[in-house]
Amino acid sequence: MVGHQMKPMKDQSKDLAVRVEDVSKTYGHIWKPTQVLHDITLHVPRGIIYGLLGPSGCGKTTLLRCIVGCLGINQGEIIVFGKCPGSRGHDVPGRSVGYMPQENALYKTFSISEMLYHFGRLHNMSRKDISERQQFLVDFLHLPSPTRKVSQLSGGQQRRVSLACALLQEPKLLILDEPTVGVDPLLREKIWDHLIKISQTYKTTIIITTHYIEEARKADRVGLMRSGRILAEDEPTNLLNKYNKTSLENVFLHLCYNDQSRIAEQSLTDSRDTIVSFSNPVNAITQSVLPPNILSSNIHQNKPNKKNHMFRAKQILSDHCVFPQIHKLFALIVKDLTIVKTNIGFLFFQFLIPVLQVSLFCLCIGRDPKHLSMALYNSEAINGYPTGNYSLELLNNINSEQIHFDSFNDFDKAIDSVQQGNYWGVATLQENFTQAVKNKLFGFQSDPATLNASSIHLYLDMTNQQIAFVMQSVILNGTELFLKEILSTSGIDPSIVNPPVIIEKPIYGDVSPKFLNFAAPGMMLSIIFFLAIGLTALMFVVEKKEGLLERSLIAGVTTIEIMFAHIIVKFFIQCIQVSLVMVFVHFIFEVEFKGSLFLAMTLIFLQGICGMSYGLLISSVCNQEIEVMEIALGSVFPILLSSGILWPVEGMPSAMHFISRFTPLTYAVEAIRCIASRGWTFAYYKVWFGFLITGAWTSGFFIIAAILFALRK
Ligand SMILES: Nc1ncnc2c1ncn2[C@@H]1O[C@H](COP(=O)(O)OP(=O)(O)OP(=O)(O)O)[C@@H](O)[C@H]1O
Repeated sequence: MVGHQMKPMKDQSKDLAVRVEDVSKTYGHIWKPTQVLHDITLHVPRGIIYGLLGPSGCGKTTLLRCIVGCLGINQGEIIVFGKCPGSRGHDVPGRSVGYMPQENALYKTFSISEMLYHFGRLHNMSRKDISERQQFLVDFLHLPSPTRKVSQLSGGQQRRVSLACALLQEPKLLILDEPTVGVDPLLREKIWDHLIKISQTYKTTIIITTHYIEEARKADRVGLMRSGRILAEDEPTNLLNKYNKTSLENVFLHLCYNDQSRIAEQSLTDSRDTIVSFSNPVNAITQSVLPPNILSSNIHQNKPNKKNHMFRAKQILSDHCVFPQIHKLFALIVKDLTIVKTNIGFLFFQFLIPVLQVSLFCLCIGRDPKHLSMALYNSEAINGYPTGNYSLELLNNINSEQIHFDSFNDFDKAIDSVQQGNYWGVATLQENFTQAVKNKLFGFQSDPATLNASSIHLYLDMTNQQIAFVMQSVILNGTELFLKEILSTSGIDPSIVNPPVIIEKPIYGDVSPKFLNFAAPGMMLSIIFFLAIGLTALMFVVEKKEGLLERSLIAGVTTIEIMFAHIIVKFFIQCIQVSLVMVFVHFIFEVEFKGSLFLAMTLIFLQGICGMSYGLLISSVCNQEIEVMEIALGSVFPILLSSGILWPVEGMPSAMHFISRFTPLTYAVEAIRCIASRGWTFAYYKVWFGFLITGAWTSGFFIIAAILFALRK
């Protein structure tokens, strides 16, 4: 391999901007790896233009992303300006590197100026410096007015804005992935002239990939890549002379032919070796079954690579133990606010959605069913009240707003109408109802016939538990009132019909508790929690997909800084959301809050932060919006149902009751209920424990997400 032949002496390596030694990179899982880079070795001296050439899919972008510290490597070593990229205190990733990815990686709703200011602030440039550089770059790259939105630019113009972002801070190392695609030939010429000028004047090191092999003649050095390997690395003229060709295109073709023959020869030798090594079955199976790329990756994985593992572990630690830097936080906050500003409609939507959800919940859930239709077969009325009209008195005591009776003269027809689904049940009263009631109450008769005739008989459709329960309790209440009325008109103390239970003034709550008071506080928590998940996870995944997250990370931002900025911006949005939700639930729908509103709102707010951390965790494992949606939506019902928001956890089977403790909402729901209905404060265990568990879930999600972000590099 060329790189090996050119291994620099120790003193030379100080002059190298980038040193890549025996680097291998594998994508995919450990059980299904795909090796993309094979023992790559390349050396880029300071202040030169290095052209990395090769066909699509040969691994150029992967190599560049490894050099800027955005991707971890499986084997070998990468040194940029004397240090491993990503090591503590190093400016790569950071201000020292300007990276232009293959995709444009621009915020589409931003103007050119907003885009440049964002990167300028990330690199801690002063407003004046950014303005001056903007002026120069707009002229130099023939950009339209800086106030133009990125979304209104052509593809070529967007690429030039992307190049301007990479050039902005005048970095020591410029890494440009196909910067001249779709650029006018004259401008391409001008860009190359500028690159040559900055490499010579400011000793800027430039690594550039391009599809136009011939334009790489202007590079000081080129590396020709194929299938994840470097075929040759030298100055363009040396390569032309060495292979006696007139163009780099032909040199590359020649090297590809040689490489092809070498691979064919290699596989022939391998198959001979397979026959020879039949005496060693393990070796034979390993070499013949596994494809060459996996084989070679396994070989590398078997090599001891302690240094690399140690470095990765250190890198993860150093990345996430760094205190957020103010200028980066500021840049990210301004960026997030600009996104909000450019999409004001969406901001209103964010305020409207929780209000709408909570209002619908309060309107639709927890109220008693009304206007229930029942059939009535009142034999006493049909027969002209032969014994009086107690039946009429009884019916008058049944709440007519809740139950509406339709009279039937035929019992069978009444039953049939229930069977047809027209009524929720039939109430029947016998012909001698009044007399039987009198005999029971005043004659103290308790024979079965008297008891039967003095009762209202109900034949109910019990398929709807809530409606059946309401019908029974309304009729029971009406009957009790009716009896008390008769007794008091006869001078008897009506309390004689009370059951022998006296419910004293409740210690907490009301004599007739409302379901809404039980469910609404938990619902407020869950609405804010789930909204935060969706918005955070989607934002991160969209940024990841469009290359914006990677670009920010290469500009030296850490995931912690991105998350902090997100939380700070969302803090204000969430404060408004929580306040609106509280106004609607407490003041408009009159859900009871006996304790501190501030404490309840703080807990809801913290649940929002917990939702954001969970969203961050989802985005650390997802690459597509659809995956986010599936996980976020898939989490809603399990969390909602198992956390006791809609039904007490005490009603669950014991195994489920145990599992329910492990949702991020369960203890918080318990705590907010204690605040709302019992008026408890932090002095009570259940309240502070709810806050504590919310904090623990938030930190847990956050830490796991940060580790996954780092590991998935
Ligand atoms: N995240 C990934 N997971 C799995 N495979 C990947 C991933 N990214 C790239 N690859 C694969 O790695 C190989 C090298 O891709 P890479 O983007 O580095 O090539 P490239 O030389 O830059 O190509 P192009 O010029 O078309 O961008 C390709 O086969 C690609 O399919």
